[in-house]
Order: sequence, then C-alpha cells, then structure tokens
Amino acid sequence: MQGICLLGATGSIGQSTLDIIALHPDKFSLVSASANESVDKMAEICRRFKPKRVVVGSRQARDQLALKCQGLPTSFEWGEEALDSIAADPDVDQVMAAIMGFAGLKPTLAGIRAGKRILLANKESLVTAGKLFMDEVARHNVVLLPIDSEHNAIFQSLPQSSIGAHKKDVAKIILTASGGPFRAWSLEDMASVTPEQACKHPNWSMGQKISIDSATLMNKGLELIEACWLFDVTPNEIDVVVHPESIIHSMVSYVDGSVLAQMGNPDMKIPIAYGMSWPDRIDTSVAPLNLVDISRLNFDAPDLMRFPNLQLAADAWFAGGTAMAVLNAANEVAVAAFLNRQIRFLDIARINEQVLAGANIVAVNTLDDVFEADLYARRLALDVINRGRFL
Ligand SMILES: NC(=O)C1=CN([C@@H]2O[C@H](COP(=O)(O)OP(=O)(O)OC[C@H]3O[C@@H](n4cnc5c(N)ncnc54)[C@H](OP(=O)(O)O)[C@@H]3O)[C@@H](O)[C@H]2O)C=CC1
Ligand SMILES: CC(=O)[C@@H](O)[C@H](O)COP(=O)(O)O
Ligand SMILES: [Mn+2]
Repeated sequence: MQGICLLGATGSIGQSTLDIIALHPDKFSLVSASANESVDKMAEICRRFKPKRVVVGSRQARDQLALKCQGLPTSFEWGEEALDSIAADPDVDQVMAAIMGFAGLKPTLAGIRAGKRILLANKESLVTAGKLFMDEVARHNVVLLPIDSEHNAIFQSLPQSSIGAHKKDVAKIILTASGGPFRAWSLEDMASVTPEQACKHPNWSMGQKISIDSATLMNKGLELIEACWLFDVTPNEIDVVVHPESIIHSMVSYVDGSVLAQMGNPDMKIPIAYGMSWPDRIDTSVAPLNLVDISRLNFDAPDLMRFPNLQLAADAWFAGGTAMAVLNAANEVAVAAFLNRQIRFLDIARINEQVLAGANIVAVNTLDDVFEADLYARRLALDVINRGRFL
C-alpha cells in the first residue's frame, strides 16, 4: 500500500488523482491532502477518503473545515510549515505536487528532502528553481516522475533512467502543443477575448491558470524549460510542434531516424496513474484510443508572432540565472490580472516581455535567490500593470 500526500487536492489534477486512488483502494491510500481555500470541496474529500492530515491556507479556512468535518479521524492544520510537514510525513510514500504556481515549490522541496517519490505536476516549481531543484532530487536520491502529459510522454519514450541525464542517441525531443482555443485566430480577434473563452481549452479540462497559459502558449514555454531541466537538454534540442488533437502527447526522435511517441485520449488520469504505479501500469478507466474514429492527426509549426510567450521562455532559458523565475512570476501576476478583467488577453505577453526586459537578472546560488527574484518580479509586473506601461 502506497501512502499518498496530495498537494492541491481540490484542483483538477487533485480530482484525477483521487479518481485513481478510488479505483485502486488496495494499492493507494490518501494519507494527507492540501487546499488553499476550497473548504467545501475539501470537506467532501475528507468524508470520502478520511486522510490522516489536511492543510489549508488560513486559520479561518482550517476552523471552518474542522467544524464541517467533526467526528472524522483527520487533523486539520494551516499554513506553509504545515504544508511542508505533510509532504515529509513518515506515512507518506509519494507526494503528488499539484498546487498551482510558484506556491508549490516549498512543499515539493520538503517532499524531496524527505526522500519521497515525487509526482511532479507543478511545472512552475521546476521552471523557477531549475538546477537547484534537480540537485536536491539527485542529493536525496529521489524518484522524480513527470506528470505533465508531455513530459510523461517523453519519459515513456526515452530509454530508462533518463531523468536528469542526457542520452547520446537522442536527436531531438518533439514537444507537442494543442495551440489552445485561439490556435487559428488573428491577433485582431484575440485582442478582445474574455477569460471564459480563454479558459475553454479544446481538449483538456484543467484549472484556470494553466488554461490561460495554454491559450497564450506560455504553457508550452514553461514546458520547454521544464523539459530542459528534466531531460538535460537545451531549447535547441527541442522542437515544438502544434498538434491540435492532443492525441500524441510528445515524441522522442533518435539518431537512427526512429521516432517514439506516447499516445492516448487526453485525460490526465493516464500520466497520473503511470507515475503512481511506475514501473508497472494499472487500469485508469480511460477509454481506449480509437484511431479509426480519430482518423486524422495534424501537425503545424507554432506562430511566434501571434504567441510571443514561447520565444520569451526560450530567451529566459538562455539568459539563465533568475530569468526563468522572473518570467514565471510576471506571468502569474499577468494571468491573475487578466482573470480579474484588469488587462486584456494580449497584454499578458506584453507584460511578460516588459518585466523580463526590465528585470535585473542575477545568478541563482541559493533558493533565497529564487524567492527574491519571484517577489521582485511580482512587484515589477504589478508596477507595469498599474502604470499601464505595457500599452
Ligand atoms: N490540470 C491539468 O490537466 C494539468 C496541470 N498541470 C499543473 O498542475 C498544477 C495544478 O494545476 P490544476 O490542477 O489545473 O490547478 P487548479 O487551479 O485546478 O488547482 C490548484 C490547486 O492548488 C491549490 N492552490 C492554489 N493556490 C494555492 C496557494 N497559493 N497555496 C496553496 N495551494 C494553492 C488550490 O486550492 P483551492 O482549491 O483551495 O484554491 C487547488 O487545490 C499546475 O502547476 C499546472 O500547471 C500540469 C499538467 C496538466
Ligand atoms: C494536460 C497537460 O499536460 C497540459 O499542459 C496540456 O498540455 C495543455 O495543452 P497545450 O498547452 O498543449 O494547449
Ligand atoms: Mn502539459
């Protein structure tokens, strides 16, 4: 029996992870779980899975939750230290890192330092902390399994033990992108899209932030950097290919001309179950792929003119140091502002560009450098937004 700590239990990845736990009660048990403020959803999870410990974002949320869950065998805690503590709990074998955004970095590192198997959905933590994150994984000899569908596909298509290690017979990684809801839209039409339109991903059902990232192609930019850190490559060794059907989740091209791909219906239960059961495979209840029904798979080059975020991510990688943390922070602020209707859709990339161009980029020697860069870039992004400097 594998004990699971589910960070971000009330989110989209959280729900799919709970589905896999419920499908295999003989293999997995929910030891601990976290949410930020979704008290009602978390109360339902507690009633159904009876975890040992639950952490939420505030004292008030903790008190509300405890009241709703009287009589359950769960202890209710709140705050950052408690979050780190559930990831390191001795009853936990695997940590599903599924908090949204940079907030996921600290508890994921706590899980790594406690030697847990890390199931990494939270790409922002690896994008921002990069080498330091991978060094901690190596130092603690931790099994790190990518849950992001593309990286899970690449992992499945690479030779064994490829995390953090370059393989000499690999020619290219081919990272697929759906293109998002505005794949074929003109810049003029994209100028006035609403958050509701931007959150409507053509193939995947996901949280708001990653859905907006998919629509601006920032998600692919973050995934480009994520792949560089995971598989020890640079953006020059990765081709991004637009594949609107999201059936091929990514590919690896080998020096002999062979290309290996991982395919499946677009459902996160597949990579999640793969991570939880690796090196075995288990049932996910996802419908098998029917290629005759699908009939055609399409591929195209990304349009960097309409979707500049992808180029910004590559630029940040080559700039190195705190550039990736700066870009990520700017993007988190800009996406939140778009969701709050303070800025327009195309402003997201403009703000990201302004912040990256205007920020002082320094070397990353310690984690404090990453946290400082994050804070600094958030302030810069807010300043850019408040002064309308991106217009
Ligand atoms: N959804 C998907 O299919 C995929 C997601 N990912 C990645 O997985 C991560 C989660 O995505 P997704 O499930 O879509 O996101 P959701 O927005 O659906 O869920 C986010 C979860 O994180 C919690 N959370 C949000 N902010 C904070 C915070 N500041 N502190 C602590 N907890 C917080 C939320 O709690 P609350 O409900 O209380 O707000 C919720 O449990 C992201 O990094 C995303 O990029 C990667 C690949 C695919
Ligand atoms: C499910 C998943 O992994 C998402 O990151 C998904 O890939 C988003 O799709 P696009 O960013 O390709 O639109
Ligand atoms: Mn992805």
